[in-house]
Amino acid sequence: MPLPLLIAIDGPAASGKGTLARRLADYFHLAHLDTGLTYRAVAHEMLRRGWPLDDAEHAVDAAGQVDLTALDKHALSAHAVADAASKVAVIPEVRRVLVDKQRAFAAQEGGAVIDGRDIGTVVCPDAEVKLFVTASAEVRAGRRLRDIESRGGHAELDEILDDIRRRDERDMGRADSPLRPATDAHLLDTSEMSIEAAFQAARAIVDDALAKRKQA
Ligand SMILES: Nc1ncnc2c1ncn2[C@@H]1O[C@H](COP(=O)(O)OP(=O)(O)OP(=O)(O)O)[C@@H](O)[C@H]1O
Ligand SMILES: Nc1ccn([C@@H]2O[C@H](COP(=O)(O)O)[C@@H](O)[C@H]2O)c(=O)n1
Repeated sequence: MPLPLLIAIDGPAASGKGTLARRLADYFHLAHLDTGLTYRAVAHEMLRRGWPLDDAEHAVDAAGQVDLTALDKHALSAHAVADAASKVAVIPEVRRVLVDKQRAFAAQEGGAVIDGRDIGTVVCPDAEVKLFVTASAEVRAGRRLRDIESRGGHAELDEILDDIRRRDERDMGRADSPLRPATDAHLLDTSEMSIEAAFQAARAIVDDALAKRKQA
């Protein structure tokens, strides 16, 4: 029987939060939701239809159509979709529709690991464990480049770095639900950490929370 445990993970693009979320979900037998995919799904639909990314009415309609059980990570992985996602994500009405769906996922029996930009601050402010995963923009750009090259693609490091910085600015600077650590989040800077080291550090934080639960 999975533990009824809610873990919120936030952080900037390519910080490794998704990798960590998947590892934790697997280890603690929890469901996992990558909320970035929900914004990407809205952006993908807007691009497909040729609608301007600041068209709030159509964006809200597209958000209403998002089905959490049918998010196709591969189909939503394009660079242009990620950039467009950060533009539709500034529309408050879009956020409201998606946050409702994300909260319904979080409320499932057995608990969940949810990653994104506003999980610990807005979507699940009562999560038992909150992690804020960071790494320097240079390290993140290097990781993203290796990602692309491992799939046979080609990209320029400078362009990826510019893109990451632009997206960071947009995500941290928007008025509604900006990217920032919750006051009770554990900060995890993975710049100098391997994936395994980051996982072990996060696991120790969750184990600690579970031990405190037993003492209470
Ligand atoms: N600690 C780490 N050390 C080295 N590489 C890592 C580490 N964590 C993640 N990675 C790699 O960095 C890349 C980006 O990681 P991941 O997709 O988990 O980031 P993310 O924060 O979820 O990104 P996004 O916001 O774009 O969804 C992946 O190729 C992943 O394997
Ligand atoms: N909770 C979230 C999750 C994502 N976003 C926006 O979507 C963009 C794409 O997210 P990825 O995690 O897939 O890179 C991201 O840049 C954010 O603008 C969000 O606002 N809130």
